[in-house]
Amino acid sequence: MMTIEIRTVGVLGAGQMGSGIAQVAATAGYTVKLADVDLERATKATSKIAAMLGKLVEKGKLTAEAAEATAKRLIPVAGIADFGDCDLVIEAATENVDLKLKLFAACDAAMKPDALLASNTSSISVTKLAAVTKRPGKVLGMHFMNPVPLMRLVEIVKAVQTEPETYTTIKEAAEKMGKTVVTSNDAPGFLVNRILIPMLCEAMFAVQEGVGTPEDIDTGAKLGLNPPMGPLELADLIGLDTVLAIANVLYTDIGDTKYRAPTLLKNLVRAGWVGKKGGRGFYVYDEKGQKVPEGFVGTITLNRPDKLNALNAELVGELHRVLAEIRRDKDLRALIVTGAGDKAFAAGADIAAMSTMTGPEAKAFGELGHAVGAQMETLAIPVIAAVNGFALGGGCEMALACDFIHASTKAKFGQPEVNLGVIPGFGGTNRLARRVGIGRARELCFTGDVIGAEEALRIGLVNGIHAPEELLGKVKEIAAKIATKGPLAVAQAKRVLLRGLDVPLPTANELEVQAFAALFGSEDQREGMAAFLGKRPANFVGR
Ligand SMILES: CCCCCCCC/C=C\C/C=C/C(=O)SCCNC(=O)CCNC(=O)[C@H](O)C(C)(C)COP(=O)(O)OP(=O)(O)OC[C@H]1O[C@@H](n2cnc3c(N)ncnc32)[C@H](O)[C@@H]1OP(=O)(O)O
Repeated sequence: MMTIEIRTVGVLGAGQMGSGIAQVAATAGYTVKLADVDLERATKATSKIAAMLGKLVEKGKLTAEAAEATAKRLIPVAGIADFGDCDLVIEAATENVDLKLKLFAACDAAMKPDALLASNTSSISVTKLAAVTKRPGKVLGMHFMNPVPLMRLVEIVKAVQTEPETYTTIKEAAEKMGKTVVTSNDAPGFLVNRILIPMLCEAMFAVQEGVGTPEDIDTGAKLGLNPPMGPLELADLIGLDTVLAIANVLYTDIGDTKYRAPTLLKNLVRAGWVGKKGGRGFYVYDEKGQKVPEGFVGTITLNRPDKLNALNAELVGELHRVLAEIRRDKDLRALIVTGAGDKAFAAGADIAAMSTMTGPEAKAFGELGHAVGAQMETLAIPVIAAVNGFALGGGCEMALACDFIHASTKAKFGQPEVNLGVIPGFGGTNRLARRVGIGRARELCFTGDVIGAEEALRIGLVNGIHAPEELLGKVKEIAAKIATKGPLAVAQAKRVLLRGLDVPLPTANELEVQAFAALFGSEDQREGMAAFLGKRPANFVGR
């Protein structure tokens, strides 16, 4: 029997797997036609692949010429009807048997008679897929691993009907794409998922039965067994809906209860918590897919909106108590301070309360304010001010005691105490000078001028400004990002940056080198560096 020479490859499905397959096929020199539900999605995916190739050029892993030539070989197409001249079509649609059967029949009708048809299915019977086509001998499974450009394996699955020439041609094509091939007969889960899915489910049963936390299970597996990621992290990456679908295939087709899916997995999928792609599974993920340690970001809201969150002794005393509690909380990794309502962060110390104060009372009030500022500055975790409106007088000073400030576009800052015949009493003079420079601090303190967000950004008082409705979300994103870093390292960076401000540079540098050295030998230092070298995200524990 004649074997076809593969020159043009069609890829059906421009999601993560399909895009990865298209990338490796084009890199191997094949002309690739990429299709999805419409041309727009296919075009978007091709641009993404081109961007990915650009990154490889930046990293020196691909020459600019090779990247350009590869990108040129990638052609987005409107749909299956464009696969007429393809020598091989690889279907990489959602893992749904009815959908794949429909797509297989449609591909079969559109393709030339001698072309080969493969499915990237991870669990569905390839024999069943082959049976809906008029070319069953030219069908097989070509199961790539995720992420396709990085993972070396392709599992080739022989359907009962697959002809030997089909197998040989596809094996050669996979090898040309830089992959190592293992061969499986068509049995539930094939080779890889037959082993993997029960292992992932076992980790989930352990969570379900309260044997250990997801973090401990993943850390135990990683450090004890040496895979690059823990089973629950991996399940989140694969997609819990996919894991459940494969577990169900194994259970139904093999009929052994050892393959049943844990109730916990079913419930997470029912809740829509399908893992990384959905933002939540066993872990929580931010928009960039970075793991966000849950419960690690705290928020303090100054809650006296009818008085624009003006700071009276009661509110400042409460702050002092809450910050002392936060200091004892070993789980928190970042803290956000913001104001209730849409008008103010804090419009200053409470003028009504201050109006009758004697000198000693004002001193005690100022000292309480300074104690709160010192608490915020010396917390081991970063404190971020989300300034949503007026931050005047004591309000501006409170924001300055935070590690940095982000503000809404309608925020207003100022030290207007001179209008009241007093001066800032909670660090407004000195912290402001350190933040924006002595000249600007003098002008603000002497004139009592109130400045808008743009000006605050220009002079470096705030790090970023955002639309009012986006402010808190943006600040939470920043806090969540910090929460994924090594907590010991962040704490040392905060300490050194603060202390270094008040000592000569050589002493500051000495502080830095001591802190740098002190981090070596910590679990986090070992984990961070091992994660980099292992090309995986780090999982820091703060020890
Ligand atoms: C961890 C921090 C601890 C800090 C502890 C501080 C101790 C340090 C001691 C001293 C240093 C600090 C000194 C100061 O902060 S002095 C105060 C500086 N601030 C101001 O001067 C601003 C005063 N407010 C205004 O100018 C305006 O309210 C405005 C421009 C901000 C907004 O104007 P508008 O939109 O017209 O709103 P209202 O004026 O109607 O305000 C609504 C409501 O809120 C009351 N209010 C506003 N600010 C204060 C305030 N600072 N103290 C008390 N009450 C305030 C205002 O009176 C209104 O109340 P209502 O009439 O009963 O409705």
